[in-house]
Amino acid sequence: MLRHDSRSENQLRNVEIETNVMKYSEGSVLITFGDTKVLCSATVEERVPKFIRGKGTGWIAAEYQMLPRATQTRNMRESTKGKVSGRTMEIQRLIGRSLRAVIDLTLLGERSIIVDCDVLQADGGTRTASITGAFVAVQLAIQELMRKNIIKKNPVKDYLAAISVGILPSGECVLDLDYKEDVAALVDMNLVMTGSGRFVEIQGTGEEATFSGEELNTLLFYGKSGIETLIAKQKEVLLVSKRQETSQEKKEVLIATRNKGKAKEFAAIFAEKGFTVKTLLDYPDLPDVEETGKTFEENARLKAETIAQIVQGPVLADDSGLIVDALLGQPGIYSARFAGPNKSDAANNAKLLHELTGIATEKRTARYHCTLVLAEPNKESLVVSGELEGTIGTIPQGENGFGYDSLFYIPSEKKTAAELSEDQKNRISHRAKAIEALRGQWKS
Ligand SMILES: O=c1nc[nH]c2c1ncn2[C@H]1C[C@H](O)[C@@H](COP(=O)(O)OP(=O)(O)OP(=O)(O)O)O1
Ligand SMILES: [Mg+2]
Repeated sequence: MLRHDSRSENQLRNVEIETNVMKYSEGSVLITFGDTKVLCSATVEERVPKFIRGKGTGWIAAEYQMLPRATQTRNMRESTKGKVSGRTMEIQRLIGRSLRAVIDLTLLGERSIIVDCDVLQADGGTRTASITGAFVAVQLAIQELMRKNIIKKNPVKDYLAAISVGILPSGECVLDLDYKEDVAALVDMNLVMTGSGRFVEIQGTGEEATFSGEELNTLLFYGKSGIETLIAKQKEVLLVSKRQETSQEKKEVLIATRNKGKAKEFAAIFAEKGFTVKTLLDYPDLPDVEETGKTFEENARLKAETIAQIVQGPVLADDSGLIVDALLGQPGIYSARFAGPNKSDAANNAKLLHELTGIATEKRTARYHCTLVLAEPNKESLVVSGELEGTIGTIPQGENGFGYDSLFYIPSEKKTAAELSEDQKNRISHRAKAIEALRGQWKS
């Protein structure tokens, strides 16, 4: 076994970031890396240190401290000793410097954010955990300032996280050393990096040992991948905490779609019911969910349940498509990817016309299908669907709508879906019918 806790060489410890854990701080975070636990609290003060006063720019500083029993034996508090150690001083300056690298101090205005990083339990990597947690605490404090309209523009230029890497006595390069590994390590390195993959600081030392350029590259590579994971985690928790605040204030539904046409229809239909609609287009940090299901329901479930689990709130997803009888139900769940993975309405329509070449009008019957899944964490999902009957035309007609609308002729309206006004389509569409079915079941 390579590592005493059976991690692989490039595996982080279990990382948790709990937000808003303190009542009075503008932003607070409890960050955990295995047995290392750091409490980070960000305070906003309407003043700046003397040396920048009157310049209109802000300041960010950090303090770092270990609780007496953060370690195996009790360490006297530095306040009792009456002296801040060199190590503490160095670490708190590193934290402050790192945060200032990604925050535009002029946009902060003449105010300070002070981050207190208190190590509750130390099992290696406390300074890097402090930086990773402090960044989230500062972001939360800034979100608060923006919500209160105290600052207009977000001063956060990039994400920021830190991690340790090192070389074990076995010669193996590893990511995220715990204390046991750290004391034995031949080489010990702390990396601070941004979301765009740039370095803020590299602290690397051979402990009575040396390391090669090749080993350095491996360490940087492991560190970079660890930091990417940490930043994805930061994005996730920040998004959840932001959504919890906004959804408390407003009636808002999150729809797990990136399709602009759908988004517009949902917004119009839900507006009548007093809801605002947000989609994945509003949250670019949320992942793309692969549609690996074999039915509309499976795909809609995948989209809704994956995103609901991440945002820890209710999420609606739509999986829809065109079912053409002469094509034995195709394109069906593959409607968006009918002409290939690069999703283009024009290419899909061209392919549909091509496949139907020579098929007589009365044999060109089709229907739009929509399955909606409403998912909430730890609840059974609601599943509803709706359909709209039509036939496939031979030339595109109409400018409205999206997808296959200009080829989808609706006999009852004597128009294609693209010739209907937005309102008309939203009254009769498969999507509208599904939403109507949902309404009866959805208590909110
Ligand atoms: O009212 C409609 N009018 C025209 N075309 C429509 C409609 N409703 C679905 N369709 C077509 C478009 C797309 O080719 C496929 C949906 O595929 P589907 O995977 O559900 O959506 P998508 O990938 O575009 O967005 P997302 O998965 O992010 O919701 O069916
Ligand atoms: Mg899709």
